[in-house]
Amino acid sequence: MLVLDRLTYAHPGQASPYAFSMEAAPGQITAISGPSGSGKSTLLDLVAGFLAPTSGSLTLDGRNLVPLPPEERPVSLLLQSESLFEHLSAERNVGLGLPPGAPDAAGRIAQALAEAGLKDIGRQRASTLSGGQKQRVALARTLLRDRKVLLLDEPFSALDDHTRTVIRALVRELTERHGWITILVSHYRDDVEALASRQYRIVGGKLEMA
Ligand SMILES: Nc1ncnc2c1ncn2[C@@H]1O[C@H](COP(=O)(O)OP(=O)(O)OP(=O)(O)O)[C@@H](O)[C@H]1O
Repeated sequence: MLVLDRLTYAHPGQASPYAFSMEAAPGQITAISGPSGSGKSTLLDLVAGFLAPTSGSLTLDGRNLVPLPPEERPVSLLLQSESLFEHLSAERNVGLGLPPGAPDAAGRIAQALAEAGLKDIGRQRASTLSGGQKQRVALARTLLRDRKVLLLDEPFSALDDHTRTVIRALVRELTERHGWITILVSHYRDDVEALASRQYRIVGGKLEMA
């Protein structure tokens, strides 16, 4: 379980701080909604470790994550338009999910590509891939990193309707199969309805069950 308990933060000049409390379970997608500027990205940044809370707690299965820098947190982040290295092949981009010198890198990359539905395009440059394929590459890289928590910030908004449905299904399948704790920030009602087991909304700087 990922548990936030009155995790508190104020941006410079912000009068009333955010105080986030929520729970997110493994194998499930937990959605966060709220109007523009309500603090959704701030919440993800606190979980990822890009912002340090002033008080409150953030634990994963009872382990305190607050002292850990972002690179040591068991957290992956997937954004709207994925930050792939465009000049590298799909498989090299996926391989960035492994530490240098990891055993059986080629086999593990091939397996991750297959699981993300990219078996035949491993050699293709990222710049030649469609938006949906790029999100699959990003998911394959996430698979190799094998971190427990997956943060999704508007991950489907650059995709056409059909691709969006397919990638959504893939995210749900991977979340369930790998027991990821997936947190989804999306403006799209459709995404939330299709995916979320639990929904929260940010109201007045706090999370409410939606
Ligand atoms: N570095 C910063 N310094 C000061 N204020 C900030 C900073 N980052 C964000 N804010 C403010 O904090 C509030 C919440 O921003 P945040 O990006 O978390 O909202 P959001 O819900 O993700 O919005 P959107 O849906 O538009 O992405 C906004 O009012 C924003 O202007």
